[in-house]
Amino acid sequence: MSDLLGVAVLGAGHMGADHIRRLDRVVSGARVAAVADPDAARAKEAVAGIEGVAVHTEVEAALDAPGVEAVLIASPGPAHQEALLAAFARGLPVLCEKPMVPDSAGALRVLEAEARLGRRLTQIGFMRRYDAGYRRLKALLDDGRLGRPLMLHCVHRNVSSPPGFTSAMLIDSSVSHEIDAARWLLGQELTAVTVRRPRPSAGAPQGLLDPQFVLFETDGGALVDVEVFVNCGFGYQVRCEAVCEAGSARIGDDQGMLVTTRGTAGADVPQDYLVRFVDAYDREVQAWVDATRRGLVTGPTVWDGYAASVVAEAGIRALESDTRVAVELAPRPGLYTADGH
Ligand SMILES: NC(=O)c1ccc[n+]([C@@H]2O[C@H](COP(=O)([O-])OP(=O)(O)OC[C@H]3O[C@@H](n4cnc5c(N)ncnc54)[C@H](O)[C@@H]3O)[C@@H](O)[C@H]2O)c1
Ligand SMILES: O[C@H]1[C@H](O)[C@@H](O)[C@H](O)[C@@H](O)[C@H]1O
Repeated sequence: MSDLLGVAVLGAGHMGADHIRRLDRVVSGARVAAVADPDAARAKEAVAGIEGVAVHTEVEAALDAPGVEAVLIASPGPAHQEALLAAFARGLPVLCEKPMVPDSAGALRVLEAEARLGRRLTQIGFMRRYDAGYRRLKALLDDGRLGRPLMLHCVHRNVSSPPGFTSAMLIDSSVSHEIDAARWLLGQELTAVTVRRPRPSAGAPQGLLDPQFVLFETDGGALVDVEVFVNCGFGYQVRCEAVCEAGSARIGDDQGMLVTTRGTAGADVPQDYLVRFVDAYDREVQAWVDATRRGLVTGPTVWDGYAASVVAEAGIRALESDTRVAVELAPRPGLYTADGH
């Protein structure tokens, strides 16, 4: 391996361009070696000022570009399956943005493909596991001081949804974060989903069922509720409160600096995830680079990505049928039993 890990970034949109900046200027030990995006102008803009980057419109050409030793997938969810399988075929380590693969059949194909390789190559981009608040909550729940967790109350609000965002994507794109966070925080699998919703907000695009209230049951007897509201208009807010037998703990209320002037007191509210989770993304990508350079794979696994896809798909069926839908996971391959949670 060369001094700096050569990374091919697939997709140079909002997230891809931010990861390109991060690889170039924030994390140590890596460099952007190639970029693939069917929108060549967007890719060129994302790498402007960075030397030695091969820009391609085809994924395979970027993966085969000189100096590419690892892949960061930041294309839209439906393109991830093909990209993951192409990376596996080349034995390249991967950081794949969430959702790993939105549909469960495709997610199972990826799970089976990596299990067939017999070694893990992939970290899934569930960056909340790298957020300071979530890590403190996880440590507190794990040390047992608060007793058995009974409920998680979660809030996930975006200022506005991007064009083309569907009612199903509130679950498989947005709530996928809470699905992973709940599995990780509790160390439990989610077993059933119910979705209720109020009359859609007047601020939501025509036809979008926004907000939604999603309720998960777990195999440890806990309940997890998520208010997801992706066109709230007023701020990017992500909160999680754990209610346990001997206490509760809540994260996501940090206000930063409180400014009082002329009879009012207030603080800035982040307007998007790139601001709210900047430290988490930085730590996530640094952890991936560090592990990859040592020949290791750490963090959320393909099993976690697969489980999130199955749970989200059950949630979409629950939304569409207005019924409680059970989650059916395939058997967990041995490759993922050691440190899946
Ligand atoms: N972790 C997070 O908090 C977070 C935040 C935002 C987005 N995401 C995820 O990142 C991914 C990208 O989202 P985004 O908001 O950047 O989308 P985007 O639409 O802004 O950008 C996607 C880019 O991928 C390109 N593209 C399309 N098909 C491609 C293909 N087959 N190969 C390579 N590039 C292709 C598009 O031209 C576009 O430039 C999604 O999986 C999304 O869920 C994660
Ligand atoms: O793709 C984005 C991203 O995952 C954000 O973290 C989330 O807040 C949005 O709701 C989702 O659409």
